[in-house]
Formats: sequence, C-alpha cells, structure tokens
Amino acid sequence: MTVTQVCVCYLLRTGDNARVEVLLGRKKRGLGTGKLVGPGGKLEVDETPVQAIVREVAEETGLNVGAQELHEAGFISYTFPTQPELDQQSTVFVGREWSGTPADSDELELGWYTIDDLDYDQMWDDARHWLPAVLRGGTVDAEFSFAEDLNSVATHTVR
Ligand SMILES: COc1nc(N)nc2c1ncn2[C@H]1C[C@H](O)[C@@H](COP(=O)(O)OP(=O)(O)OP(=O)(O)O)O1
Repeated sequence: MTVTQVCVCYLLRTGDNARVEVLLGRKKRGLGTGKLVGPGGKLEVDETPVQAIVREVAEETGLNVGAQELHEAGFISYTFPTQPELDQQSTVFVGREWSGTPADSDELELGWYTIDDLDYDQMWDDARHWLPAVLRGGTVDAEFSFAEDLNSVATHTVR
C-alpha cells in the first residue's frame, strides 16, 4: 500500500515590534478539525510536493507563492498503527514571500501568530517536537507514531 503524501507550509512575516509571525489556520473540516495547522494537504496524482504546496496555499489562503520562494525544511513520517490507512508522509515548506492578502477558505480560518507565543496545545501533538526549530530556520527529519486516540504522539524520533 502506498502511503498518502501530504505537504504543509509555514509562511512567516515580521510583525509589530519586529516579532516573527506565522500564518496558521483553524481547521474547519476533516482530520484535525479545530486544530491550528499550516496550510497544506494531499498531493494530487503526478504532483510534486512543491507543486502541491503552491496549489494548496492558493486554495486555502488565497495567497500566491512561487515555487522558487519556498524553502523545503524537511520530511516527516506519520503512522497510526490502529488505523494504518491514515498513515502519511509530509514534506514541510517555509516561505517569506508571496503576493495577495490572506482570505479564509472553507478549509481554514486564518490568523497570524507570534512564533514565540505559539500555543502548541492547539496544534497536532507532534508540532511541539519539531515546529519551533523549523520556524527559527532549522530543518526536520522525523517519525511520529500516534496512539489509539489518533491524537496523541505515542513514540517519536526527531533527528
Ligand atoms: C504539526 O502539523 C501537522 N501534524 C500532523 N500530524 N498532521 C498534520 C499537520 N499539519 C497538517 N497535517 C495533516 C492533517 C491532514 O491529514 C493533512 C491535510 O489534510 P487535508 O484534509 O487538509 O488535505 P486536503 O488535500 O486539503 O483535503 P481535501 O481532501 O479535503 O481536499 O495534513
């Protein structure tokens, strides 16, 4: 069985008081409803991760990002041993340039969040283990296995 390929993007800007902010969205539907997530989603047939993230950002935020303006920050494997059909592999992107103004979509209610004050309890449980480093310019290469509740990280490896 091939594992579902997904992509996620964290768009950064410098906000008031020179604090770095990230564009996140409150997920309105599907797996992870209610959580704060980066724009992203599943790759379509024959799409590369970067093609998919350019499309997903446009669909979910109304912003146009160029493929060359995105930095690939790493790769994460997610397994759900009690529901293997949910297993995913995610390519993570970070961007600082785009055109347009963010607009809510039927997937996400958007907002800018200061990276120093992020409430990781509102995000997927894996985020706390790797996202702080990526938002500060680092990379990620990690594996997460989720518990039976499909919500909590049971085991993880972050390299
Ligand atoms: C820390 O960030 C994340 N952690 C985990 N474990 N999973 C995440 C994170 N950010 C996004 N995801 C997952 C959640 C979903 O399974 C996918 C995105 O899925 P979505 O349903 O939004 O995919 P689309 O292709 O946009 O959906 P449609 O099928 O409705 O078009 O990534």
